[in-house]
Amino acid sequence: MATLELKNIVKRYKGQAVLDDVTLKVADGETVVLFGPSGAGKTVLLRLIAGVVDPDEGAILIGGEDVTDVDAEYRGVGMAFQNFALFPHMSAFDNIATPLEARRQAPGAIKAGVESVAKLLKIDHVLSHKPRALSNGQKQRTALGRALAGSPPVLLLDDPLRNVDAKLRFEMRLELPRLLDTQGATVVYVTQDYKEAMALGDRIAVMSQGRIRQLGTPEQIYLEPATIEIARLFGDPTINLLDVKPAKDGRGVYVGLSNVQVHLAGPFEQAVGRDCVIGLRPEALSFVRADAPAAVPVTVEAETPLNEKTVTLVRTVRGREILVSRPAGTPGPVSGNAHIAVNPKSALLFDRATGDRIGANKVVALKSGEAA
Ligand SMILES: Nc1ncnc2c1ncn2[C@@H]1O[C@H](COP(=O)(O)OP(=O)(O)OP(=O)(O)O)[C@@H](O)[C@H]1O
Repeated sequence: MATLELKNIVKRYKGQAVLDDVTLKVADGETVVLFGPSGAGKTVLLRLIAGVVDPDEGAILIGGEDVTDVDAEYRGVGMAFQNFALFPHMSAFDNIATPLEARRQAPGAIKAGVESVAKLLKIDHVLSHKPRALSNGQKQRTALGRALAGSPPVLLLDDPLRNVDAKLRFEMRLELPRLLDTQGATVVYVTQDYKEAMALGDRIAVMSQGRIRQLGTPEQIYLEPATIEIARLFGDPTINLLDVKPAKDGRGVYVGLSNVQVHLAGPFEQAVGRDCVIGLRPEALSFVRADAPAAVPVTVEAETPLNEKTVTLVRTVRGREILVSRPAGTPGPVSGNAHIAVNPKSALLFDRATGDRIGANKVVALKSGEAA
């Protein structure tokens, strides 16, 4: 087991910074997910930690030791990358066994080690196959198995479920955290799937354009996104975002929805009179009776099931579209006129010009991704 520390990492290609002052501390045994759009710099960061790419500036420490200039094979880092990198002439079994053989383990221990990871990854039936006879998903799981079998102190996983079909992906999302926990490894895991990020990460580092934009637990990122961009990346259906100009009366700060004054609970004083965007998660809205306090009149446009939820598209009096979700099977309006209420504690306000969340706590909105 080992801690991992990245200090002010800069990486440039052709003079262009693809990693721009990235600082991150991963605790011993912790899983940090790097999440963000394509081109954000996630893979380059992983390759830097692995030692296959050198940074232009900054330092990498593993277990407190500076390994910036240490060769990849001496860093104690195991990795599974998107492009599989399996040995083509070797069976899946032999591929997974390579780290165990390198450590000259007894044949019995190698067999037991390979079979236990293979069983978990559901590739135990194809262990005798060469990579060319494996599906992409099986190849990817073989590469993952090889990384896991070596029980390295630091494990780097680059989107290991990308080619895995939806059903297996769902199962693995549930099983992988347990497996990573039992391994005790310090894990950096790259994904573009927010559900995977939330299921697997002790913390999530949200990256874009070479920087860590927010670092926090899945709950912090979901409930207190630092920017509009991050709020949009998490959640299905996505968050409702509406232009508002908050005002204030004796009861506090409010916004107008369908000409109803909806009071918000939050540190929103500085938003008064400013051009803002209100962020309302579909599950923070509910259907209520017309005489409920601050009931917002809407017209129901359409309703659709989504996994375990029912999602309703409604339109405000001024024609703005809003998605409301509720647990599947619970009653709700099907068509016509209805009223919705906003959970005042769940409303998020963003500055429209900068996209930054108003009242954002510095712990979750650190510019360089320094652990708080
Ligand atoms: N060897 C290289 N030479 C030049 N540019 C590179 C090289 N490797 C990566 N880049 C650039 O660095 C940026 C970050 O790429 P990276 O692969 O890390 O993104 P990513 O976040 O992992 O995206 P994805 O999720 O699609 O894999 C991209 O703009 C990419 O074009």
